[in-house]
Amino acid sequence: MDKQFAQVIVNNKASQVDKPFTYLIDGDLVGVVKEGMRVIVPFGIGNKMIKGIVIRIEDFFKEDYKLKRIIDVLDDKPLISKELIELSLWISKNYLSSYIDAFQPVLPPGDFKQVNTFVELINNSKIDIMKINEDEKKLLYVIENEKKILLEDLKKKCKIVNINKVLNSLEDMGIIETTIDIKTTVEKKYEKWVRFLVKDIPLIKVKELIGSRSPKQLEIGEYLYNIKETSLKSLIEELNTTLATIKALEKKGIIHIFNKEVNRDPIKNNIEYYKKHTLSNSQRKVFQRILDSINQNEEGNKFLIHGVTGSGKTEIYLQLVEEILKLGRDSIILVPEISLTPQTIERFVGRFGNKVAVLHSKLSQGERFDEWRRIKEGKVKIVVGARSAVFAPFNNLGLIIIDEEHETTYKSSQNPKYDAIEVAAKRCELEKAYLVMGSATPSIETYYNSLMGDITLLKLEERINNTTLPQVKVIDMRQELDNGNKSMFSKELYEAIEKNLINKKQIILFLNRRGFSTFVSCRKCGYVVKCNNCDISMTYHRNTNKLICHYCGVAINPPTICPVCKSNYIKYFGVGTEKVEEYARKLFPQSRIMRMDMDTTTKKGSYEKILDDMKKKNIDILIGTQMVSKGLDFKDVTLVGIIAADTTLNLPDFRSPERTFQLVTQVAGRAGRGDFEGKVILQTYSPEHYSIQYAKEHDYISYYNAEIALRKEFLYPPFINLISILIYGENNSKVASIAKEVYNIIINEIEGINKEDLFKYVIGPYPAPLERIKNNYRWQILIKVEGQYINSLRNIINRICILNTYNLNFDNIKFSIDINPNSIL
Ligand SMILES: Nc1ncnc2c1ncn2[C@@H]1O[C@H](COP(=O)(O)OP(=O)(O)OP(=O)(O)O)[C@@H](O)[C@H]1O
Ligand SMILES: [Zn+2]
Ligand SMILES: [Zn+2]
Repeated sequence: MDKQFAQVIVNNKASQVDKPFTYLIDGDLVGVVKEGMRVIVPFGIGNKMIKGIVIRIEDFFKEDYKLKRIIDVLDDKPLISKELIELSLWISKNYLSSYIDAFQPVLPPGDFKQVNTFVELINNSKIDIMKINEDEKKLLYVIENEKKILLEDLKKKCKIVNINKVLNSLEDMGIIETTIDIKTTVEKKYEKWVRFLVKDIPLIKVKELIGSRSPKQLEIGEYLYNIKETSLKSLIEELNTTLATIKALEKKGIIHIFNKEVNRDPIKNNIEYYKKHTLSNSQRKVFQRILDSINQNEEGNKFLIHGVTGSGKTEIYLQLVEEILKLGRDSIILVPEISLTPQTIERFVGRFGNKVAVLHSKLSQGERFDEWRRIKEGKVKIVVGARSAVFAPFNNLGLIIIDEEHETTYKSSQNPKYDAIEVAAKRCELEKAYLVMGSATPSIETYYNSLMGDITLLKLEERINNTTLPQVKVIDMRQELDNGNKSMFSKELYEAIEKNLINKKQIILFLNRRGFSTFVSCRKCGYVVKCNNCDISMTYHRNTNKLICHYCGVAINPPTICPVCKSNYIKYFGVGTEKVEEYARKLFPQSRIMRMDMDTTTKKGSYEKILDDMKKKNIDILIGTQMVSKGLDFKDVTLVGIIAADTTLNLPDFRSPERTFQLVTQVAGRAGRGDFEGKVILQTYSPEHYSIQYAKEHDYISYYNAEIALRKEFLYPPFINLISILIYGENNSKVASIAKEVYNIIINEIEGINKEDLFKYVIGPYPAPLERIKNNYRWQILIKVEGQYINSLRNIINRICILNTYNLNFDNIKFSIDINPNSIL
């Protein structure tokens, strides 16, 4: 073949260029340019040279005489696998995101323009002068001088016609190696290593060189003779020797101390082995069912483990990963970001050691890249990470596990606005891998799908060792007020805390709101202090003495005089975790109290420190937000207090009962995980609400039945797909009029809905519940669409909002399109 055609996504953010462009591949590049490689192409009227990524290669193209040609290729091997290209294309179609956004998660961390390919000489002893040709000699000459050289520079220096073929053959001979690296501001990390220097002589000769009077040196010499090189630190530790002895040996010219670049390994290497548990009977049943499916090659199968809190789901995950490893395949374990605790990491790293990479948001770009490269190069077989770890660049994926499947953080609220659960299912389908999800409180959608038969439902109904689920006592706070108790702790909670403190047991107090007071208002005229950018009341934080907007982060000094009526009756209302902490300290001055929320865990390591103190029983009462609600496994926690279950219940969002049920069940699940029975005290102003009543009884099924009936009646997922179109900008009337125009086009074009039902399916446009955020006015249109019409609706929205086929005036107007969003606020 003398030419081919490549579809290239160019790295240019303007929306008019958001499509793949076709380029001609000819000359030497035929057969060399492959899907997933970066190329240099001329672009635009001025034919500026820019980088792009090849997503497809075809042998035919109708009008090839018009095409521009690919100038050069930057990689030696594809950066992105075919499956991940497919996955990204699916994301761009499914979530209506631009191509560039859709490819972002599968590209190497950092800007893909910064990634460089290097060619390095690794073993010149393999050069056989008789076997290599002129071009290879020419190339080796350059590399020998440079040791490690940028592929682009190498090309300029050698000017060999078919340089890629030459590189391939030298790499096959084991003489050179190509690697990728990023330009980064992060310092490279070096470690002192020791290498055996003398080549091709028998051990006896080495011993002669060292001399029999230095037995320690002999020992080191023999050791290094066998393993060739090791780090200085481990050599000193292994052989119980000193730097002086090693230096002495270096003087004799037998070994050599050098600086070796090491991966910035974010996992601490002092993690203890995490012992394998023998599965309990119910664990075994679940495990065996999935294993059977794997053994019978029922590829692409999906499972949901519905297991009560503390039922030992993690041990099942670990043993499944082990089975997949035996098959030589890779595993991804997704956990919510806040569950990426040392406890979770210790279990996976403690069992599988350096085969595991951990991906979390606190990694620096350099660390992230190192992990990406270790995965890509096959040095890692297991990835544990938050949402975006679903894109880990494995080449032989066998299993994806999604723990706490119901967590909202699996849905991205930034572009591309993907749902990691759907992406995982799609990826498993593409790579013939298995999907295992687990939760004590499965999301309504996933549970529904499992009842419909799309997902195999497996149950774990008991806790490990048959410890019982904690008893939940619901306290009606209105009653409490009637009885004259105005404090934030009910009598029952106060007494229970006291009793647990006497018994030297640990206590967790949960409130889903941080800060001290949740709003500040004037008692005389009713004025409430709101954020100037967001129209949302500001939260008082006592430790900084500031009012902070939780949406945009603006902080101001609290007023002492009402800006409206000039009175000084300024009062602080509402309770946040900071206030709970202060109050608890007042009531229980002898006890050791710690608060864990976003405000107390910003410093690196502070989070780990709190959990460690909790483990060592240096904390009696742990107060916190969502952070204390999941994943934690402390055996001595016997009391959990939920200060106000109403904080999630009263949000104007159809998912708020579901969130409440999940949160209450998860927090309650932290109690009584050891040998002692646990108790939960749940305070609320709506004790009769079904989500609270069923959470009290640990009755997921009844809760599900109640919820699914409501979803069906009021047309919510899983019965329809909910599409939110948010239109925003600084000029409110302009935003409103564009919203109206968009709405009109949609109701004209939408299919499958009777005219008289339209109002039920296309809702709006109306100002969003959070009307103004960061100085932008927000209008919303909500569309409910049944499965079979979703593609046609995607096309309509794409034409209106992205391609602007209807020529609307979008100056200073932005859109956010979210398919099945987490929240409609
Ligand atoms: N077969 C077993 N034998 C003994 N102990 C076990 C076994 N399996 C798990 N465990 C232990 O039981 C405890 C609970 O397990 P795990 O944390 O995995 O539960 P979980 O189902 O993930 O709970 P949650 O949903 O509340 O996070 C852990 O301390 C774990 O080490
Ligand atoms: Zn006032
Ligand atoms: Zn704000």
